Amino acid sequence: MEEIIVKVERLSHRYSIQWAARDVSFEIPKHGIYGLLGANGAGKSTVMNIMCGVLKQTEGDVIIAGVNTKRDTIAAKRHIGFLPQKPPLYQDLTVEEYLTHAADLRWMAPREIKKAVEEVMERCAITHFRKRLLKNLSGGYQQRVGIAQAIVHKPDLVVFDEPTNGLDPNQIVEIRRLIKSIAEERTVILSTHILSEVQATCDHILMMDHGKLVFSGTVDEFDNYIVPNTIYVHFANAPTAEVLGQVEGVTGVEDLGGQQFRVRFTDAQEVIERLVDLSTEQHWRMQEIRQEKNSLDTIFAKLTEKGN
Ligand SMILES: Nc1ncnc2c1ncn2[C@@H]1O[C@H](COP(=O)(O)OP(=O)(O)OP(=O)(O)O)[C@@H](O)[C@H]1O
Repeated sequence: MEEIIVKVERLSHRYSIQWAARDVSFEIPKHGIYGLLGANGAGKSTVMNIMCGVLKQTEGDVIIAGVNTKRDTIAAKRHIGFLPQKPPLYQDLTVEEYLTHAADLRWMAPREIKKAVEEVMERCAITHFRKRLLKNLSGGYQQRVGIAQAIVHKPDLVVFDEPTNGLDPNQIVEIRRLIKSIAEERTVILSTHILSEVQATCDHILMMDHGKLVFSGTVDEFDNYIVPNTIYVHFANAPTAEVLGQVEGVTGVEDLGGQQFRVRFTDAQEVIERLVDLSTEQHWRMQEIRQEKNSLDTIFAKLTEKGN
C-alpha cells in the first residue's frame, strides 16, 4: 500500500465570522509534486499554514507522517519544510548565517548543521553567495535561499506557497527546475493561482474554490475532466458546413472560416474515420484533423462553477 505523508480530515477554518476553509479532506502519498490550485482568496494559504503548524484550525485534523499536528505540533513540524508566501528572510544575515540559523530552528543536531548547510547551498546553487547579505541578493536568489531554508533539515514534505510569485520568466524556469529536483527525494506541495504553473510542475492537482476542495486528481484527469467534445478539421477543398452536418454521427458544425470547421459528434473515433474516408472519396483534401482538448482555463471555469 502507498505510504501516506499528509492526511487532511474535514478541515475547516474561520477568521472571525468568515470561513476560509470548509470541510476540506485529502490525502497525499509519499513522493510527487502536488499543486494546490485556486484563485486568490480560495483558501490555499490558510490550508498550507494549518498543515505547517503556523495556524491552528477551527475544526478537523491534519496528520503528517502519522502525527496529528494538534496533538504534537513539534513532532509533526520535524517532517515539514515550509516556504511561506513571504519568506522569513533576515536581510542582515549572510546566506550561510541564515541557513545555519534555520537549521538550528528546525532542531537539527549541532554537529550535523555545517554539513547540511553546505549540502543545501550546493543543492540550491547558492554556494558562491554564501558570504553575501540576503538584502543584496536578487529576487530569484532570495527565493532560492527561501527554498534552501525549507529543505535544510531534510524534511519528508516540503510546502511552497506561491513559490514563483514576483519572479521574472527566467527565474521562474530556474525555480521550477529546482522544485522538481527537490521532489525527486521528497513530497512537494505548492500552491499557485496560475494554471500553467501546475501544468509545468505538478503531477497531481488539488483545486480549491471559496474554501472548498473542488477537485483532486492527476493533471491528466484534470485536463480530461470535461470530456472533449469537438473535432477541429481543416480542408483545402472544403465542402459546405451543411454537407458536413449530414455526416453520420455529426451533431453540429461551426464554420471557423478559411475552410476550417469545429465539429460536434456522438463518437469521436467513428466521426474522425468517416471524415477521413469522405475527404478521400470527395476530394476535400483534408489538411488536418484533431480532437480538441479543453484548455485548463475552461476546466478551471467549469470546476469553479461546480464548486459554487
Ligand atoms: N488573517 C486573516 N484574517 C481574516 N481573513 C483572512 C485572513 N487571512 C485570510 N483571510 C481571508 O480568508 C480567505 C482565504 O484566504 P487565503 O489567504 O487562505 O487564500 P489564498 O487562496 O491563499 O489566496 P492568496 O493566493 O490571495 O493568498 C480570503 O477571503 C481572505 O481574505
